[in-house]
Amino acid sequence: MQHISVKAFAKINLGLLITGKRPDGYHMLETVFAPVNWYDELTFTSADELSMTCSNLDLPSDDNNLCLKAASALRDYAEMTKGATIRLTKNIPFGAGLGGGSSDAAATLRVLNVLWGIHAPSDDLHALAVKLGADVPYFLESSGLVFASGIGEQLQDLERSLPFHIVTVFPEEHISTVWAYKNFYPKFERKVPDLKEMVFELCENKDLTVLPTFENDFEAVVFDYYPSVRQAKEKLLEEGALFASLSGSGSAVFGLFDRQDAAEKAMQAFGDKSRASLTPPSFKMIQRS
Ligand SMILES: C[C@@](CO)(OP(=O)(O)O)[C@H](O)COP(=O)(O)OP(=O)(O)OC[C@H]1O[C@@H](n2ccc(N)nc2=O)[C@H](O)[C@@H]1O
Ligand SMILES: Nc1ncnc2c1ncn2[C@@H]1O[C@H](COP(=O)(O)OP(=O)(O)O)[C@@H](O)[C@H]1O
Repeated sequence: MQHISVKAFAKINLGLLITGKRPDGYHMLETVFAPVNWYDELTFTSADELSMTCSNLDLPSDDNNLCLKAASALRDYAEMTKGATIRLTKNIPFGAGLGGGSSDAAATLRVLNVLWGIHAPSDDLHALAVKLGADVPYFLESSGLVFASGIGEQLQDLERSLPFHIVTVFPEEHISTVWAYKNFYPKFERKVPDLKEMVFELCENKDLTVLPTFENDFEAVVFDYYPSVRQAKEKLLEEGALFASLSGSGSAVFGLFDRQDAAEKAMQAFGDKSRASLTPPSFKMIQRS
């Protein structure tokens, strides 16, 4: 009985600029994905049927779970009906803007593609990933700092890594991505800064003056409706973060620190460890099946 265990890491968005809306309702955006040291754990075991368990009972363990959606999409693609038992230990908060569900879906595609002996080419897996979620291709194909455009599926590896300690905090608010895209305040006329260039200046020259460029277009509406999220960002700055921002559509916020002791002190200021994570400089998603 084959058995594969992997980690599915979370991401933050360093800058998130929404530049337009497509006829199908999806929004065009420019963003930089960065992996953080917060991960779900998944175990896949060959079986006759396809099923899963999830440690977080607030999440579905049926076809509404992105793991089973990914597994079913792969079975349909390969026109086969092999089974597997998927065990998900959920550590990444959901509705947090951390991409946890998308990361789980990507891990499922990657592992079952091997476990079931399908060996689908990467372009085909990419097409399946995009249908599962705009963020899924990032987790499937990348391990580090990536510029994303389109709806978030067009990826360019920036071949750089952040020289900062990252403190990521979940302020106990579940925010729906759909709600955020429906209610954000559009700034489509804005001159869009070159996030790739800003990342180069930040990582290569440690030019901190570029940090205000990394705006998140969801922040204004999220802070209006969820004051606790604004307060979490302010607290990170009070604790000495060089920069702090909402991640994705929220509610998680992250702060960049140049010193480990300041980052660890900031972690402690947020109390309960299970709702915060510390990522070292130059972090990459290393777990690959
Ligand atoms: C906002 C971002 C930023 O990285 O991440 P999260 O905050 O969810 O982590 C992403 O754009 C979320 O990607 P993902 O969570 O995969 O979204 P999907 O499941 O594909 O889409 C959920 C819904 O969000 C809206 N959506 C999503 C992506 C996009 N570029 N434009 C959109 O308008 C659509 O209404 C869609 O039906
Ligand atoms: N395995 C999963 N992990 C997290 N969320 C899941 C999963 N399967 C389905 N979902 C649903 O997908 C939604 C988005 O999850 P997630 O990708 O974690 O969003 P976000 O990046 O906004 O936190 C959740 O609100 C949840 O209802």
